[in-house]
Amino acid sequence: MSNDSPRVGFLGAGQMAMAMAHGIVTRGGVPGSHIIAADPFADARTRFEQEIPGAQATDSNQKVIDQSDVAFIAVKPQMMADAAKSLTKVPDTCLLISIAAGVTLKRLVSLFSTQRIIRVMPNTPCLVGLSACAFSANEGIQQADITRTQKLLEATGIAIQVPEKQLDAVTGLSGSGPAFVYMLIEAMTDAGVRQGLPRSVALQLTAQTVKGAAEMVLATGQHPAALKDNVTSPGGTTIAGVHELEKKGFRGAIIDAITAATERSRELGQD
Ligand SMILES: NC(=O)C1=CN([C@@H]2O[C@H](COP(=O)(O)OP(=O)(O)OC[C@H]3O[C@@H](n4cnc5c(N)ncnc54)[C@H](O)[C@@H]3O)[C@@H](O)[C@H]2O)C=CC1
Ligand SMILES: O=C(O)[C@@H]1CCC=N1
Repeated sequence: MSNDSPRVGFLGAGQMAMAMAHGIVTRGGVPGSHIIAADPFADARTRFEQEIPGAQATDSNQKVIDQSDVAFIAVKPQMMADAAKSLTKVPDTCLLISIAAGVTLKRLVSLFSTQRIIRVMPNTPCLVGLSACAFSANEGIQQADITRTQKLLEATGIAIQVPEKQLDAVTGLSGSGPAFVYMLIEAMTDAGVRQGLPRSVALQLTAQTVKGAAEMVLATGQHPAALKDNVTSPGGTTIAGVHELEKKGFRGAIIDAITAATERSRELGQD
């Protein structure tokens, strides 16, 4: 690991900060000693230091900003104004990256009084190196900052640059999406148990099926409908299940869920 790697800070040492720091250390070539996080809660600080060996945790947001080349803002959207107020000044040497749902670049610039800001929407699979991140850069930001952000995010999974107006939809789709997939996994597992499978067997088969199906989409580039058709034999088992899902409005329910999550992200941006 190189000592030239950036010093990476986190305002908020909660679930997402820990998951991203874990990826950045284990896959991004940043040593634990280059990571610092601030949190008002002692328990959160202790957990962060335990999970990220070599990292430092403090109760001072300003210390994090002063010591970091890049600082992730990883507080809840409702705590954003408090976090900003706790800072005297964001030095020009620090690139800020917000991961908060809904909080716009315009609001971030006004709260933190710096133009050097990037807004990201990650998701929790960053803990296992499989996050789906999208990000938007503030106007006028240097290409070097975009490249550095992309590299740090890619240590946690994939990272796609999008226009900011698309970030609420990203939040509804891939930010919240893992929760919807976990619900599907839970329901499929319950169905297996209902049909007599031991729960551990049903859960392993379900999770591997979801992982395998996702990998088929990514690896083959085939349309999901074509992949579905390949599973669906004439007069067979799959079409019987597909018919039930269509009758119960499966696709409509998923579209409504992601629409509601997107709209909530837009609302959070107006607080
Ligand atoms: N949980 C998820 O799946 C995702 C969350 N996000 C975003 O990530 C952000 C963090 O979410 P989580 O990690 O789930 O929340 P969390 O509640 O686990 O972590 C937030 C941490 O911020 C600390 N905090 C509160 N006020 C603070 C302040 N003034 N200064 C410094 N730290 C402060 C809290 O003590 C807490 O430890 C949110 O803005 C959320 O919208 C983004 C993508 C996915
Ligand atoms: O539920 C939330 O507000 C956060 C943002 C995306 C996923 N979790």
